[in-house]
Amino acid sequence: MADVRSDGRLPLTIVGGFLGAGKSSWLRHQLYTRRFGRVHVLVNEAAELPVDDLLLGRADRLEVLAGGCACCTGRAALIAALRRICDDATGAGAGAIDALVLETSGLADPAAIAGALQEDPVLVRRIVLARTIVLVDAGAAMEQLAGEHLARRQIEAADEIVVTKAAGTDLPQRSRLVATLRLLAPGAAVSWAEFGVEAPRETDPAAAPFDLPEPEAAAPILAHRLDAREAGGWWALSAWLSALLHARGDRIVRIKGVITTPAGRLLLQSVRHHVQPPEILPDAPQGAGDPDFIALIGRDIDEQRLLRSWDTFVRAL
Ligand SMILES: Nc1nc2c(ncn2[C@@H]2O[C@H](COP(=O)(O)OP(=O)(O)OP(=O)(O)O)[C@@H](O)[C@H]2O)c(=O)[nH]1
Repeated sequence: MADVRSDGRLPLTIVGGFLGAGKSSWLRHQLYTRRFGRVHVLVNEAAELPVDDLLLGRADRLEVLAGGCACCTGRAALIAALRRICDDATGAGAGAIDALVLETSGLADPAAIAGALQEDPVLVRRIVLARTIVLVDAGAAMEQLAGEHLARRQIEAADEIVVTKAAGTDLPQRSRLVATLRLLAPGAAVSWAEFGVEAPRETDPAAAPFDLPEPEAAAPILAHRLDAREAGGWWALSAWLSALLHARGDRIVRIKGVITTPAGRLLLQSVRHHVQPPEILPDAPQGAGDPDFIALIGRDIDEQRLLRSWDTFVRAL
């Protein structure tokens, strides 16, 4: 990592990767091990209501930029936040942090963010891009790299690639994935991790990369929000979500939500077709309001139909 003391600029690490690749899970472990020292973490989420900040317990400072991707619609908010952090780092908060980490939304192109920082006349003198670390889901990578321009651009921007979720992949699949990653990002270091912990995997260096045809033109991936205060608990909700994924699983890339249950607040998630086991979250800070919601991220989703289906479900409870 670039040294903040070398020229007075704060080192920034960008943590990127496609929706659900494992960015927050990886970063949570790095914060636990204090890899970045005293750090200010910025979390950018495509959905209006953030979830990732709930998962990142150990940052010295943490703030969320929600509802706009930092590489495009949320760019101005990112620049403003970084300028403010820099002002604080040389003012009242001098000496409080050693580094910045930006966890991008899964829809961000890290190179566009790096470009925006370079073009900003203030930030270019106060922040240095230390590394771009890109997370890749081993099971989903082939489909994503074949079908999504964005997934390729994310890899191309990486100085370091961390492959997650390798359980269930075989040697040929892993080897071809690494060959593809090396083709797209020849200079990047590639490693393997499970929930942030290094987990080296065997690969064959002679393997050929995947075919990378020109991805077909596709509708943009958008975030939709459902109010889940009346969702009737985890079991009813998971039945509705399973039915939705069964009917529209090809269009839904990611679901994240927070539901209050008698057992506590539950984080529910799906990545592609897979509904993950729910996770118990820490209690909401006092005054944070009722947090129950679901963020549904996908393409070609008819929002009116989705809301009608949701209403019907909620009214039938
Ligand atoms: N098996 C396995 N599952 C993982 C790993 N990392 C993340 N997951 C699971 O994958 C899902 C998505 O993980 P996140 O860390 O939220 O992924 P993300 O990239 O931050 O997601 P977005 O911010 O929505 O793009 C969760 O259900 C995690 O439990 C990993 O290393 N191994």
